[in-house]
Amino acid sequence: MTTTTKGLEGVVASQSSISSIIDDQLTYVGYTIDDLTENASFEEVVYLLWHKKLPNQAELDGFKKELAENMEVPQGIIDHLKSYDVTKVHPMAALRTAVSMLAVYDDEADVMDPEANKRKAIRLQAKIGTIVAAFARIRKGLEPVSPRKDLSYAENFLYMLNGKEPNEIEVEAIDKALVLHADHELNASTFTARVCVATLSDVYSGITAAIGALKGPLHGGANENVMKMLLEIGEEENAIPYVEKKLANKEKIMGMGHRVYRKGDPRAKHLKEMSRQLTKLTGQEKWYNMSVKIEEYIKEKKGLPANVDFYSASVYHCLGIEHDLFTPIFAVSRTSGWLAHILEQYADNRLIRPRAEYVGPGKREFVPIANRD
Ligand SMILES: CC(=O)SCCNC(=O)CCNC(=O)[C@H](O)C(C)(C)COP(=O)(O)OP(=O)(O)OC[C@H]1O[C@@H](n2cnc3c(N)ncnc32)[C@H](O)[C@@H]1OP(=O)(O)O
Ligand SMILES: O=C([O-])CC(=O)C(=O)O
Repeated sequence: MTTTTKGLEGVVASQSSISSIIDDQLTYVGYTIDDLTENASFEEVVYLLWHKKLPNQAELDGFKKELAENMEVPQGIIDHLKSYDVTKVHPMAALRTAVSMLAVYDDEADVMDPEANKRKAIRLQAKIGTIVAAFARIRKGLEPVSPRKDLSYAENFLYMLNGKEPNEIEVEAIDKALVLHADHELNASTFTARVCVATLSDVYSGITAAIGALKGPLHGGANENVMKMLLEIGEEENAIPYVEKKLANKEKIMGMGHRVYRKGDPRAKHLKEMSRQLTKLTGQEKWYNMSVKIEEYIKEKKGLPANVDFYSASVYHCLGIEHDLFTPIFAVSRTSGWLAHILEQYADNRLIRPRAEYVGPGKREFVPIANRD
């Protein structure tokens, strides 16, 4: 058998025409992340990922209308979220369960034709933000807020989360963050989604599996841990001694390093600038200053760049978002990429089933239980 590559590093496991990372440049269907972040809304980007073209105005209006009409979440799911001991449940666990439950309320859940799968993609993308916002309110003892048909995806999310219309700065920040997190080639959660649906399992199973993979701290879960680290550091002057100690203990610095990027993650600079502006605006410059110190130190000592999770932490913190909602917000955005990959996988499917190199004991004689040590 051929040699194994730990963590599949460098292995090209699939073809895709959704996003690409070449020479540390990220593009969605050919458009650079820089262009899209500066110029496109999240809805335009979702349309791009699913249709492989940017929408014209009529197409965008129609797409936004479809999303807005599908945002309500079945009452049974809201009631289920209300039944938890919310002090013990992480929002990613609640989200994973609620997305799995959506299948139970969808008559087309197991219908495998391409048009039905596109309809499910719309329904899922529309509802995922509503679920995150609903759980955030329920655990505070508040009633969920119904989505509004006249608001954009980012506006609606913040409106449902906070129960009041967001201001322009908040909307712009969340919309950009959603654009930046939407897709990223064959990252761990997207690969998980593709492996799942390549068995011809349903869209809901694929997204549920992907949420599970995103939750881990080596992947999407890093953003919550970055904020935890910044809070532990507390003040700017503690930043370097803190990371020195972590490195001496062979611990990882959350939000730093990447499997693919060597020089830098092209999304990080946008989040860094957003963090600079938002921390200044809210009088919380210390989080930005501390982050810059850590970034520069890790770059110099370990040659590792900041990834997308590093500056998103201080951005969301300045928007007043609870820290354990950072990864669910990542999931809300990445659902668009997962769905694009799921549809691409169905369109030209083959079961994904690699091999393992066996390194266990050689052939052994069976010993009856009475004779075992
Ligand atoms: C959206 C995303 O998923 S972006 C990634 C989010 N995850 C994080 O921020 C968690 C922190 N980062 C990491 O754990 C890693 O850099 C990963 C998981 C992103 C990439 O992992 P891999 O490509 O497998 O790199 P691996 O973990 O093998 O690290 C290679 C070397 O760099 C070191 N290293 C990598 N990341 C870090 C880090 N964040 N802090 C300190 N050292 C690190 C490792 O200790 C290892 O050193 P060694 O060769 O001396 O043993
Ligand atoms: O690509 C990866 O390995 C992780 C990542 O940055 C992402 O999923 O956005």
